[in-house]
Amino acid sequence: MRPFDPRVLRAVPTTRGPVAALAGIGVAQGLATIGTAFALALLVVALVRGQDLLTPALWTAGLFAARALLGAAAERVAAHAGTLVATHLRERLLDAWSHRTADARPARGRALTLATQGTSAVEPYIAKYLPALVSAAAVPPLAVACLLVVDWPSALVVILTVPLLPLFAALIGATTQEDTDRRWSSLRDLSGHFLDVMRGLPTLVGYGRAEHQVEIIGEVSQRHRRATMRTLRLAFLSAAALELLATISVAIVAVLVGLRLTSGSMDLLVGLTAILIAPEAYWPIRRVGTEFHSAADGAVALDEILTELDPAATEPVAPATPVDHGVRAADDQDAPPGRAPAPTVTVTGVGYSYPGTERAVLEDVDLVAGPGLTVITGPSGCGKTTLLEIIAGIRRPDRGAVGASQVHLVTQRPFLGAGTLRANLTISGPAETHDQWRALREVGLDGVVAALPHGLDSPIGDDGFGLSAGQRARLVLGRALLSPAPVVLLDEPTAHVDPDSAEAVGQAIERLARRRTVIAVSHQPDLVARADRHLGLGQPAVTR
Ligand SMILES: Nc1ncnc2c1ncn2[C@@H]1O[C@H](COP(=O)(O)OP(=O)(O)OP(=O)(O)O)[C@@H](O)[C@H]1O
Repeated sequence: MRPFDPRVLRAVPTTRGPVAALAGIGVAQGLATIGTAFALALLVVALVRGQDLLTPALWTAGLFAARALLGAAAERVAAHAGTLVATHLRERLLDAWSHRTADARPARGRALTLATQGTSAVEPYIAKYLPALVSAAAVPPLAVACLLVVDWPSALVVILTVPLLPLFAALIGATTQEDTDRRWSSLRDLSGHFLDVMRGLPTLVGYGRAEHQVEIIGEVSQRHRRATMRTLRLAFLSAAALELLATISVAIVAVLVGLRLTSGSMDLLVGLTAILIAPEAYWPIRRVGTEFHSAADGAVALDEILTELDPAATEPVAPATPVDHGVRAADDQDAPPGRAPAPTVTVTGVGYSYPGTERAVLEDVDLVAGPGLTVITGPSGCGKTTLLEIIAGIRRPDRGAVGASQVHLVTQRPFLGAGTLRANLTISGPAETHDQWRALREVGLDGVVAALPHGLDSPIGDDGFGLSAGQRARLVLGRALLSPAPVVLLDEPTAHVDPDSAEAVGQAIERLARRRTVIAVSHQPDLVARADRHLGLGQPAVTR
């Protein structure tokens, strides 16, 4: 782990202001602390010698107040900077992943950990560790410079002993690195596993295997707990070691000052000032050691996040033939009468294997689809979903070329978030209320929604909770109608719906296909019967 990763300032430029402010406050705090040492020494000497107390007392009180104000300002700026960086990194990650093909994205568990705990773990790194680092860089040199002026033998002791602290901290840090990496990877395992279990919970309950998962999650959690305890033990031990070293060093300064005071070779004011300034050379470095452990996770996470955001490291390799996913003007839907509209999707000689696998899922696939309904059929696992994802630009083919206009993909598990029906309908962009009702009418859902007390503003739960499978299928079709994309890809649009709903969904798809290029993957003979074109994967395309 590097003490400071400057990439964060480049990746999140908004951090520069708060970090510069923190550096400024850190230096001001150092100056105020050293000033307090002088003022306190003057106050004590004035008290001992029966001199005027007012001026040194006012200076002491003023400097303490300034330190308190600077401390509060540092806390506020640090908290603001931490939240700012975590939010920006989260946004940048999601933005980067949304512009990448599925093959170039990290595994789901890793993505989840990075975007949630990872970005949150960066907060203490920015809010606590960085300010400590700035103080450690600024205050000890200031303290040593003052000591050199006030009492050079004390300065010599500090100069000889202070380097031991960062040396010890670095040695302990090197041991912690492996533990932190282990802890971070156990957290990633835990998140990924928990996500998989949550997604598969209905199936696990159905097969009576949910209880078994409790044991597995318990075991993974225990692994994470043990790794956390090991890190905590190291953190306490290293804090104690640094504390001991600093205390012994300050004690040496105090003993030397005490000896000179008793022999009368030193003035009380000089001796007191030296004793009060000496600890200021050690505590900022001790604080770095303490904050290092709470920020270690953040530093590992930051490293992974910044590597993930580095375009040079993660840019997917360009395919042999570029894929065109640009929108063509009006998509030939305004072609002059009598002239057949040009195809809006062309797939030529496409081949694809999943990364890390030998088997070609798709080999030499051709498809030409224009406005109307094209249905793709084929046995399970023959690559229908993969082909839709390639047309949608989510995956890049290894061979061949794809030409497709802007597409709207409805996956087998379309996203329906907790919120209103309106919010779910207009997810691809704002739409007038009358257009939303028209879309609902076309998919045969207007009656159901009109009967709800809040109409379009009725709430639904996560994953469309509160709607039947058929209603969910029709709602996502309504959403496709409202999208401006001229090509709509539907993956098993009638799966999990009863025959009546399948009929309604089939009619809605037929209406949609009158104005768009619709490519649907389906096993339903009813939908195949409605198709203008049919592609049996592995068989030649048939045009009716
Ligand atoms: N992420 C992945 N990594 C590796 N192999 C995968 C991945 N996703 C799918 N596959 C494999 O690719 C093949 C094609 O999968 P795909 O989902 O495209 O099939 P499909 O024809 O849509 O199947 P179904 O009709 O059952 O939905 C399958 O053998 C599948 O196991």
